[in-house]
Amino acid sequence: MRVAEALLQALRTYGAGQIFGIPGDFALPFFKVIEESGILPLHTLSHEPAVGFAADAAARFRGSIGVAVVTYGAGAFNCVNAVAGAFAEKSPVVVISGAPGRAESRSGLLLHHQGRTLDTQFRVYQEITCAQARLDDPATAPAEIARVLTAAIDQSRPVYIELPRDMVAAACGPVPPYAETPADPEAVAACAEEIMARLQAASRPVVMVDVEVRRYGLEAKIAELTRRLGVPVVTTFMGRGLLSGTDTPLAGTYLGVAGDPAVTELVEGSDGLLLLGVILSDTNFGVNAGKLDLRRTMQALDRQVSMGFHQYPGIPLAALVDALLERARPLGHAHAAPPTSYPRGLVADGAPIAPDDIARAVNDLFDRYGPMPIAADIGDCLFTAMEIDHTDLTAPGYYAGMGYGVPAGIGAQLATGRRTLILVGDGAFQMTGWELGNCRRLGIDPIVILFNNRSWEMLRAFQPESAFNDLDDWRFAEMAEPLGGHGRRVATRAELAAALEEAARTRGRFQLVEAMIPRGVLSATLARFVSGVKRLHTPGEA
Ligand SMILES: Cc1ncc(Cc2csc(CCOP(=O)(O)OP(=O)(O)O)c2C)c(N)n1
Ligand SMILES: [Mg+2]
Repeated sequence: MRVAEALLQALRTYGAGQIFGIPGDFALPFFKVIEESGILPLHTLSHEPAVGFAADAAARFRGSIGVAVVTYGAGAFNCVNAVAGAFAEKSPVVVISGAPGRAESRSGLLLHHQGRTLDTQFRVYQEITCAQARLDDPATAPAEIARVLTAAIDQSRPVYIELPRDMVAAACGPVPPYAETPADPEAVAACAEEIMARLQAASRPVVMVDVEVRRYGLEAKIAELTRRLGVPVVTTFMGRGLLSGTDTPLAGTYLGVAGDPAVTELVEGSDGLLLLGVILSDTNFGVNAGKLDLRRTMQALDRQVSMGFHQYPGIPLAALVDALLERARPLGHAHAAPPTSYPRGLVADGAPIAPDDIARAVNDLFDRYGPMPIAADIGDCLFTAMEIDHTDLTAPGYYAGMGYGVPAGIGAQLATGRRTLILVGDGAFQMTGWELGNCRRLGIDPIVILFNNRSWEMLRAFQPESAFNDLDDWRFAEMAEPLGGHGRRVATRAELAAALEEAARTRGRFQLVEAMIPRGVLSATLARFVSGVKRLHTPGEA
């Protein structure tokens, strides 16, 4: 077997479903094997940030590794921001970069695409991945591939593999299969016993879930666990969309002062808060009203559990959840909060469109056609999504990098086969929206709602005096046809409802609904978030 085939076979057996990529001369031999072997389907896009975002979304929606293959230097450095976001949000993207072969590396010449030294790229990726390998020896390549792919799965973080172009056809053995890193059963049992004791002693226990729950495929088990315990469940901002496929009565999403007061009170009033797979980020907790003492919570993240002032290392979340399920009994005094209901029944009249009208229109659409998976960019479109019914959602809720939405929606539909709804602002669309031009060739037809307020509105909300937040009106809908899709520009709620209905009924081409929103008009959630941040971060105000 050649190194390239061994790598591709391993990617598939370790869980990858497809490859996203853009070739270059250092990667052409590997792309040739990808295409001719057919071991994994190859989807090329137009700019490497999108390759990274699409692989990230595929990983999140499939609950497994996503794969981005790029050329050395110009391609791999283009992908850095997407991989940094995947590292921050614990998305297991496998980045594979072509690289110079041994002879050319020793030519004494500076090679094209070489940033500084031939090791610069490897060192950059060491900062934003949890494991790395350079496959420059066929004898060690299988073990190195197994080591790195195992790290991606166990740590749910991106990894980096550098494949010199003269190694693609080198003969090597098969890659060893995935072997789970064992946990100490006694440590897991002791940890679960202590958590159960704390939950039983609490008068108001609550469970909060976030990204690791999806990354390790634990949603169904956690739904069962919380049902057995009879405790209310909330998601974090980043964890929005989790458990949507289960019948767990979610109490809602915790957004501190920016969210539903009943959910905020439930969380901040809890004396037994269990955080499962929760990233302690400012976007998840930055706007808490100051009553939440994270030191008093029980936190299971990154294969360790922290409670009070002590920790249990080496506790995989999956093992902990199984141990808790074995011990779960109804807690009795816990009170389950009523599930949140979301706004519906858009008044389809001549009024201008506000972001919350879009949430209402989407909820109405889901009632008629069933829920769709959502890929959202950062911007008010993501805050608006907090008012959309629970459904599978991927968004850069913590890393907050723009440009994610459209490529992620493309990756999501290719990874799941389900038509995806993409929510994106005009600023973010200017960055990567053009990837829609690949939909026809890729055979997908997402529905895109473009929040066009001709503005970097989130920035204006914090700094209204700055004119640089004004953007021009690019008339995006008119560009849809040449890109292979269908576009409609809408300015009233009636036009919005009609355009979404037409988009839902039209298959085979992407549908771009350009919703014109007056500058300065925010979703209620973003407005609360901005006022909350301002209040909490203004000296003397908190
Ligand atoms: C890659 C990157 N560069 C800059 C920024 C900083 C930023 C955060 S929000 C924002 C404005 C987004 O404008 P858009 O029109 O998309 O959405 P909306 O606010 O609803 O009008 C910017 C520029 C981030 N987060 N990522
Ligand atoms: Mg905007």
